[in-house]
Amino acid sequence: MSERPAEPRHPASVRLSKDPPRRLALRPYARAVGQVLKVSFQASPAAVIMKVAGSLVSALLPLVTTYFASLTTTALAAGYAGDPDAGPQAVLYVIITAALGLFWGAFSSVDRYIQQLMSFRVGAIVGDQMYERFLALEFWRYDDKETVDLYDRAKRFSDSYARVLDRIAAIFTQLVSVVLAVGALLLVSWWIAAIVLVAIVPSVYLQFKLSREQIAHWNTQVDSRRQRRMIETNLLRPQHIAEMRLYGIVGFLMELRSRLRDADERRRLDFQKRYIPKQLAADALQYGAEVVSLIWVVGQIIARAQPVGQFLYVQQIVSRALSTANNLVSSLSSIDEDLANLKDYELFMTLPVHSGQAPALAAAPRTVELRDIRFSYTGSDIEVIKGVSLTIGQGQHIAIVGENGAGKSTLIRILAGLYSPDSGQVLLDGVDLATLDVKSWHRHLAVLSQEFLKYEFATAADNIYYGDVDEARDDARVSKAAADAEALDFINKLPNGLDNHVSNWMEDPRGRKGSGLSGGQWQRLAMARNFYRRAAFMVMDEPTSAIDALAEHRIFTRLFADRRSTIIAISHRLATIEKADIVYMLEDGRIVEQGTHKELVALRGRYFRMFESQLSLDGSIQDDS
Ligand SMILES: Nc1ncnc2c1ncn2[C@@H]1O[C@H](COP(=O)(O)OP(=O)(O)OP(=O)(O)O)[C@@H](O)[C@H]1O
Repeated sequence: MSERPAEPRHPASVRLSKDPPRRLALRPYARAVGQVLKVSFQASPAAVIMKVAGSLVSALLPLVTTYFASLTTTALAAGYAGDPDAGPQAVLYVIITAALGLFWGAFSSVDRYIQQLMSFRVGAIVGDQMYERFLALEFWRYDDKETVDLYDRAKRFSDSYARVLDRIAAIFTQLVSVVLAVGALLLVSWWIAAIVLVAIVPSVYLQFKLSREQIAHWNTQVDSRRQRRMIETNLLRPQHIAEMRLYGIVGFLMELRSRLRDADERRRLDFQKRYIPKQLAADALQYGAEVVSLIWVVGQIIARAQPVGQFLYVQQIVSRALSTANNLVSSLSSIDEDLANLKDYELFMTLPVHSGQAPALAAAPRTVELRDIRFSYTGSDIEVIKGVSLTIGQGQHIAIVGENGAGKSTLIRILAGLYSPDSGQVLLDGVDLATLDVKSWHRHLAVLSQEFLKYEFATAADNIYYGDVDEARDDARVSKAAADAEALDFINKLPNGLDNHVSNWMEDPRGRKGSGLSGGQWQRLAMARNFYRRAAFMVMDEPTSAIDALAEHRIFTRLFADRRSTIIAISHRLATIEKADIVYMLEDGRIVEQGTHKELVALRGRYFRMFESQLSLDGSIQDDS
């Protein structure tokens, strides 16, 4: 399995249009509904069948109940007028109506349970698929704004997948209800059915337009909403409060957040306001249709052309037809958006991941060569790496130095196969990494990056063990790695030692609270994890930036004395750099100097100038310990 894209970084087949069409035509709409039903059926066939049956029952039952209620009214009127048979008939209809109610109550309980079951199963399946796809994407996509926007929309769909099914069921129920109601009115009078239909149309049209605008609005506000979310995340993280207070920026951020929120809301409310008069006109038309129908049926009853119960029947069915049609439109509108997101979900799920075809590395390579590497980040014209070549032999210890932004971390990511170079090659024993399964390369790599992970949910021991989870945890190895990273001392001082949780938000099953760690302690723990991995190639990107100089000195003296591992260290500290066999000085994406520390100092070039302040007059490192 390879993470590397075999094709260009923006393959046309998956290129994401900047402004994808958000409207679904009828055929894709039907296909989308079919897709939701298919996934749901796979998750639980019985539940889908029950859902369809439930929808039919939900549509039919109110009409049947209304029918019996109108019969009851007619029978009551007849009984009131002196018909002796009418009384028992009315009682029978009341009993039937009550039985229908009982059946409906029982059915609703079962339906609710099925809904929950379905939500759980479908939600779990779709959510898991989404995670797997997101985590397996080609690495450059995590820098790509279009991919991240697409992910946001797809995620909204996957989060609501179960709800979409409910909505489809509701739409089905409402559709059947409207058809049945209009059919029931046809039995009374064709023109009553006709005016009800005519009254429904404008309202349906308006609701659709409104929902289209809502979707369009949502999509134009993605950036401002993301900005707001980021601000809110900053504001609500307890770890960030101290810095925010000290900088006095809380009020400023709150204000920025309010401005973004208010602008967003104002635009939404504005177009909703524009719809109010039109909506009122559509509502008036509906009420007009209802009144005309009722006046007509009153006339018919007075003229004795229709039974008394017909009033209840017409009144109930007309108002039901109108309200269900309105509900149907709002359900269609909301699902319209969900199904538009389904398109994004499907597009997201087709983004390429590992090829799975490439051959694996048989063993750790003896040499790694970067040959004339050029690279620019996705969406940027600036070349960050400009023709870098270097070779690293087994057991060699190299250092990469350079100013901030010189391209050091980028180079490491290319070496690790996370990014593909635009041109040039990463050769492992002469074989191009692009043709290999990159996962098999990762097995021989231990990369400690600047943005290392803090597994705050886990214990100290597990934080170290997560360096190599292919085998069961080896506690002796954990302790050794912790000792090599100079982490064992502080871990032993924690109340529960290696089994202590390393966040004060966590508690173990016996109720013992975890302990928060300092920045340097976290970094030592991350380094221990890196050591635990026991990889042939160790890459350390500023591994000791938060570690005190003495500890750093001891760690690196030990590390560099061991020739079993190849070490690539990025550092700004001379104490680390001077131990390397060879130092590469990177400037603006190019290697500008290379050699041992001594050679580079003697050169009195860029390297010397960069570290001048850390060097004593004779070129040795000033003792800052
Ligand atoms: N994800 C990214 N997308 C676009 N540009 C990036 C990205 N990451 C880094 N860059 C740019 O690439 C250049 C090199 O960055 P890189 O992180 O490799 O530098 P560095 O030498 O490791 O710096 P530092 O010493 O600060 O860690 C910088 O100009 C940076 O702005």
